[in-house]
Amino acid sequence: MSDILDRINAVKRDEVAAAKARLPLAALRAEAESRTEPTRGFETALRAKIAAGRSGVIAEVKKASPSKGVLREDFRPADIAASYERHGAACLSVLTDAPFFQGATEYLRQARAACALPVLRKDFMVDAYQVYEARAMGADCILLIAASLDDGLMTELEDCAQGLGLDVLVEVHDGQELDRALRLKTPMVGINNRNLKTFEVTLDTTLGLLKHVPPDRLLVTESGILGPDDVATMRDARVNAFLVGEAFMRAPDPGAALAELFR
Ligand SMILES: O=P(O)(O)OC[C@@H](O)[C@@H](O)c1c[nH]c2ccccc12
Repeated sequence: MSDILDRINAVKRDEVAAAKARLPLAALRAEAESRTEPTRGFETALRAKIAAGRSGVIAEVKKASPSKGVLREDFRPADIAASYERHGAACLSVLTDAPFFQGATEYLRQARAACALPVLRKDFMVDAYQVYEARAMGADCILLIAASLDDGLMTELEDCAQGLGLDVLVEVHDGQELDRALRLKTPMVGINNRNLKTFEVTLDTTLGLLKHVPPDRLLVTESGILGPDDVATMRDARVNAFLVGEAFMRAPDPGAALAELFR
């Protein structure tokens, strides 16, 4: 139990155990599988922006983070989502993790109901139960963090998600994790510029790994995109998909900040 990811995983396993005691897996699964409306295509939406010559921006709805504390006092997920959509976001990412990011499943529901964009459930997935939760709450995509999952679990969670019609974004931070991520079926690979163990951020993480990502994959650069220079650096390296949170959350109007950053 040394690093932060181990601690987070332990908290998440406790959360899942408590949730299962309230609503057993079989019941949740029935609820998830009874959702008849199709998911909104997450990968498709990202690729459509890129095909139109724009950046594919996954705009994040995040009240706080463990490294920075509260990012935004005036936090209304529906307003934020509507603004993101108006200003050209391809997709949303909504933090549902409460203990570390002050997120909530209700925030995801509110954000998704306020727009037509596909929504990623941003949380720390450690159990298939959470994948069924994601579908039941209306998410269109889940995040799998390679650093906190072994190969067997990562594959199980991916199969579960795809079986429910959810897209999968797999997140890596180094070459070894990337090799493991490339053995999954999902084409969406996120390279997190933030080291989740030290919170250190450098865009060199993406720049160093991108040559190892085959061209048929959809590479998403994640975290630490703060200004126009960062966007230019990524575009010069032919990275066209971005996951951005803090820079938008600190702005008075998050959508206007998106339009400005990706002009
Ligand atoms: O706020 P930033 O630096 O723009 O980063 C957004 C996103 O990449 C970050 O929130 C994130 C990336 N991977 C995660 C995993 C869990 C929680 C959060 C994250």
